[in-house]
Amino acid sequence: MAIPSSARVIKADSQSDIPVTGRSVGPVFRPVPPDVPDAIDIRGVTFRYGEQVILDSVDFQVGAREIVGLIGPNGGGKSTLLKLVLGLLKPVSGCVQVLGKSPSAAARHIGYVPQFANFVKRFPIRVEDVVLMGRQGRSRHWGPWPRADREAIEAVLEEVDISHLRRRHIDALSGGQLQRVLIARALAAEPRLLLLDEPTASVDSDGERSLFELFHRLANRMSVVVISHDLGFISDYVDRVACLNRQMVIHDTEALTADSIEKLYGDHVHMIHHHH
Ligand SMILES: Nc1ncnc2c1ncn2[C@@H]1O[C@H](COP(=O)(O)OP(=O)(O)OP(=O)(O)O)[C@@H](O)[C@H]1O
Repeated sequence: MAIPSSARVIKADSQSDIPVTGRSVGPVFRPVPPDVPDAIDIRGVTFRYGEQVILDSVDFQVGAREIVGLIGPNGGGKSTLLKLVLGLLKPVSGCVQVLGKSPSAAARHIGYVPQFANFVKRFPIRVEDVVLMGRQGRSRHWGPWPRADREAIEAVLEEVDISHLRRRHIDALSGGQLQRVLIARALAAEPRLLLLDEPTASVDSDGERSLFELFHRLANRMSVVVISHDLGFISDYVDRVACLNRQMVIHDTEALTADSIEKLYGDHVHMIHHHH
């Protein structure tokens, strides 16, 4: 079923009677001009690897300056969905639009933080040089980075709270610190859409809370999609939770509380096993 792009909150029928008991973080003020297109508009998308159907008629919209949590079991298709948004994969059928354009046309406005495990940490490079790599698509130059780019990353290093690590080699960082460096690299590109693939996988719970607070703040100026296995945190900081297990079900997070999450998904909020 196609979902109109104006529908920001779509409740799964089985979840629509979950009681609303409030969120720990209030809604942020995010005025969006009426003519701004959805950051992501996916309609009727089916994707296969060979014969294996990974996404089956998926509809998914993310509005301008909306923050959406993407959850689901291992192998449910979350990373695949992000790769379709990035234009790295093409659907077998259906349509993917990003910021009102094709994914490839919108690519320079997308910030992507890949799964931490895929990052080669032993590369001999300093934090600030990794973050400067995020400027690559915005700036053409030979030799040393222009002053404008160096200045642009100052604010980002500060925002992500890693200014003090700028000269450190990345192989001397903790997992949580490196995660922040990768987020800073994505932000250095000044994206309008930020995609984060399990950005809190390698951080402790204090670090996780502070990262989700950052994502929540970032949604004041960009759209954010964050993959996580931790429903407990997600529900405090996002507008909606999208659950992907080959098909998509969307929850209104105002209706999700720790209790309702437990009722829906069991005690193991880190391990989500459910079938639509
Ligand atoms: N390049 C590939 N070729 C073939 N199959 C693939 C490829 N990449 C992923 N898959 C399969 O597609 C399915 C979905 O993978 P995907 O990485 O999108 O899941 P996910 O929801 O992100 O999982 P996780 O939570 O474990 O990261 C899995 O069964 C995976 O094995």
